[in-house]
Amino acid sequence: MIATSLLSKSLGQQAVLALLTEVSASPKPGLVDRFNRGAHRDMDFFTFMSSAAALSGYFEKCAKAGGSFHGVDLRVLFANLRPLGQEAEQAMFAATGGVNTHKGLIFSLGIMCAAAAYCCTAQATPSRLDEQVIGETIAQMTKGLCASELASLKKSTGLTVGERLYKEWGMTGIRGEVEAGFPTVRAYALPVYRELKSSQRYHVNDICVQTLLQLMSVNEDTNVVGRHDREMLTYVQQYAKQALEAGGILSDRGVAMIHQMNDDFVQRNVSPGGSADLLAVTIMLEYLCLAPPAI
Ligand SMILES: CC(C)(COP(=O)(O)OP(=O)(O)OC[C@H]1O[C@@H](n2cnc3c(N)ncnc32)[C@H](O[C@H]2O[C@H](COP(=O)(O)OP(=O)(O)OP(=O)(O)O)[C@@H](O)[C@H]2O)[C@@H]1O)[C@@H](O)C(=O)NCCC(=O)NCCS
Ligand SMILES: Nc1ncnc2[nH]cnc12
Repeated sequence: MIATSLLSKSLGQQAVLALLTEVSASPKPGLVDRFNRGAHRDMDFFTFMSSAAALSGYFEKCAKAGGSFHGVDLRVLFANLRPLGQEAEQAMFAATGGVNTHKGLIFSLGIMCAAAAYCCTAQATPSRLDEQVIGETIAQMTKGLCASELASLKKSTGLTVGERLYKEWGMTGIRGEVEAGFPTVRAYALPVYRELKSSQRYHVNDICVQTLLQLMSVNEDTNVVGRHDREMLTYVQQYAKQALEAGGILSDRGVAMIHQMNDDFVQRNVSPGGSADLLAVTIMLEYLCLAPPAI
């Protein structure tokens, strides 16, 4: 069994690589990429570089927390991560001059690093690390999160986007996704990512963009609804489906459509930031399943 400090370092590095790979994948409609800043006025590719660098120590800390957890109730492990997450949010804002680049991923990938480290070192070590084991661990860590943070919400002012959208539409956003063990990633994104990768025909950039389109076609992205409404979410999902039907990044027509979609999203101020986050989660999960640090 691998030493906890080596394991944490390796998981932390992979989490940062997942962040960097996600933002580098291009073209991404409405999102920051190597070509442009999408529907964002306050950040660009280099803002994401600064943010990723500032977060490297945080992911390692989350992995350490997971690897050294010996309790029975995994919700305690999640509770231990929250102050680390708040500290990381401050580090992100300091590095980006107050811009929210990675708030969603501080949450999602922080939890995943802790869960993976826990699975690698827990007494009941599974014989192999797969998306089901990691998903179930995450679900146990965050059990009751939607009830405790959304359903029982009393305040009606000073709400975060996620809280407001739960009140208005019953959307559970990223909290619902983690509490169910990342079903959108496991059921929709991973199969596409894996199929394209195993064919050995496509560059990692194209695999990521195609996986993003798949995510955009199904994800209940509170980032889209937060700026607009549920009709806009349906619009984004349909547009992504059409781009996939045209072949996505794997065909000339699909590529032209992705560029059109970007122009359209910039004009309409649409950013599928939640799907971008889930792409990074997919990249991380695939790494964990393919090349687990040690088990
Ligand atoms: C629990 C928190 C995540 C609280 O979050 P909040 O109540 O704010 O909830 P949401 O808004 O629902 O989600 C937060 C971010 O999660 C991403 N996200 C949204 N929907 C999904 C989804 N369906 N699947 C996956 N991920 C999702 C999304 O992150 C992306 O958007 C961010 C940019 O957002 P923002 O700047 O607000 O939006 P803009 O429109 O760009 O703003 P303007 O330019 O218009 O001003 C970016 O980060 C993307 O990554 C959501 O933003 C959590 O924050 C929390 O509790 N924090 C405390 C510390 C903590 O516990 N950390 C975790 C430790 S494990
Ligand atoms: N590439 C990206 N552009 C905009 N928001 C994001 N949130 C996470 N990744 C993003």
